[in-house]
Amino acid sequence: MFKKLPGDEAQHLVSTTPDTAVVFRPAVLRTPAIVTIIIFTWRLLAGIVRLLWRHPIASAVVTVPCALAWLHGWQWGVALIALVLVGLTAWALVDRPSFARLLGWRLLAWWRLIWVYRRHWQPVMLISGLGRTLKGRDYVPHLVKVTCTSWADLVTVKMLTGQAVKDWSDRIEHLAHGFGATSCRVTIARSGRLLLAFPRRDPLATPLPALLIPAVASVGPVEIGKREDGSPWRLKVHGTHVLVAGATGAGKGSIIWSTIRGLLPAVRAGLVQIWALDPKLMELSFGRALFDYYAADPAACADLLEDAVKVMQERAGRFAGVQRNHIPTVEDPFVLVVVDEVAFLTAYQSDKGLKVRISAALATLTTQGRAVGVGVLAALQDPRKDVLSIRNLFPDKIALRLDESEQVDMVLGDGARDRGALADLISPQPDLGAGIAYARLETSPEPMRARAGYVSDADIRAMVATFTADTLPLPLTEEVA
Ligand SMILES: Nc1ncnc2c1ncn2[C@@H]1O[C@H](COP(=O)(O)OP(=O)(O)OP(=O)(O)O)[C@@H](O)[C@H]1O
Repeated sequence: MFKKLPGDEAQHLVSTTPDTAVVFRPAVLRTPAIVTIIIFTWRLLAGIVRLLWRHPIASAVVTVPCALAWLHGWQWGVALIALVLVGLTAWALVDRPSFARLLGWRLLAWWRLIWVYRRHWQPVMLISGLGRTLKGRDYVPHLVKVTCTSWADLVTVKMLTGQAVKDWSDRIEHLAHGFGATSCRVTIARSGRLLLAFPRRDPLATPLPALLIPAVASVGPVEIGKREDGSPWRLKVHGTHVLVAGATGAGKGSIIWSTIRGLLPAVRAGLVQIWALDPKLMELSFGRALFDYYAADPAACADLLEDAVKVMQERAGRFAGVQRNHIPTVEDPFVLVVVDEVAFLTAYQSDKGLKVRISAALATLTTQGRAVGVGVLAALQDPRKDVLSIRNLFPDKIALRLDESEQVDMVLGDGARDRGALADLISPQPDLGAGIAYARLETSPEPMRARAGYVSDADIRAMVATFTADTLPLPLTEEVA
């Protein structure tokens, strides 16, 4: 401040070329020392007040032991710290969930904010291209806050003015590796703000056994597995159509069988009928006795689908002008048409006549069936458009492990992979990756990661034995598992 600024040297510059740019000397204002002292004191006080206001607990943690040590001797300060540490350890040992909820995750979030995100923020933003250096000044997006859950860090970010969500979703790999995570998912928090999820560990890394058959007959949503955040994965089947795509061995069977398993009490109560199409003659034949209608060869599959269309049209005629939504009853149960490997019936079908009949029936069911209680749950391996031209007619889509990154958007819709649905990176090892899926539901554009429970052959056998032993419908509240 009291030093002569380098700008003063401008007066000594001598130029011999006539077109030299004009050199301006910045004006130097000599500030009285008292003004500088007042400004610095004001900034210090404002900083202390802001610190106390924003971080009262952290401030107390430092100031209280220091004050105690100052007033009564250092032994008192150390004793207080030891007492608090012992108390916190006891709390964590006795009631871990409440400790984690109220303190543990906050402490971890604070540590991760300082050690991981703030420390690497500027380089990661600039190198990934999300920040800019203009005229020697760095403009980087604002790191608003970090919160921790049991499996991920959730980082709230204020985008730079003029940035788009796509700028961020195009750089999820830079962000993930820059902050030491395996992946990053981008969601919109509100206008101009994003929520970035960086998983710290994979809560879906261990296979999930088949879930208990529900005690109560319900048409759904059916609990079929676990979501990444630990909450149950409930799949809606009534009032929608679901497409499940996955490479061979990705675990399509676990989604189909978990859904059937969850619906069994409702099947026994007469509220649901399952019509199964099994062109591969492998997956569904095992539990044939559970289905109201079963077809395997293509001609029988075409008949089944056309019968489902007839049910749909008959109901549409009856419901017209009376009710707009279907309520499952014993007279008008929800009909779930389950198709394993739908491409066998469409793209790979050599009989042109059958192919046309099947495609027409599937298109009719998926466009008009849901309002009258006919739903389709279809699985397929190859999601290319020419393999299943009607894939956009399924409101809800699930992508298990896929072979190529382009297939992710084919199944889940445009931009799903950029938002973090990395279905092509799911492990091909069955114990690590089978049954793991990204689901994109009609109600939410954000892909959700989850793992379906694995329904083994023994489980299917037990389901068949239990549900075929007694043909009487179960009362709605009877315990069956
Ligand atoms: N949810 C799951 N959790 C753990 N392992 C699973 C799960 N689902 C399937 N697996 C394992 O992966 C193997 C293949 O599963 P599945 O047959 O269901 O795959 P798929 O996608 O139907 O394959 P395909 O198209 O060849 O029939 C199973 O034998 C099992 O070992």
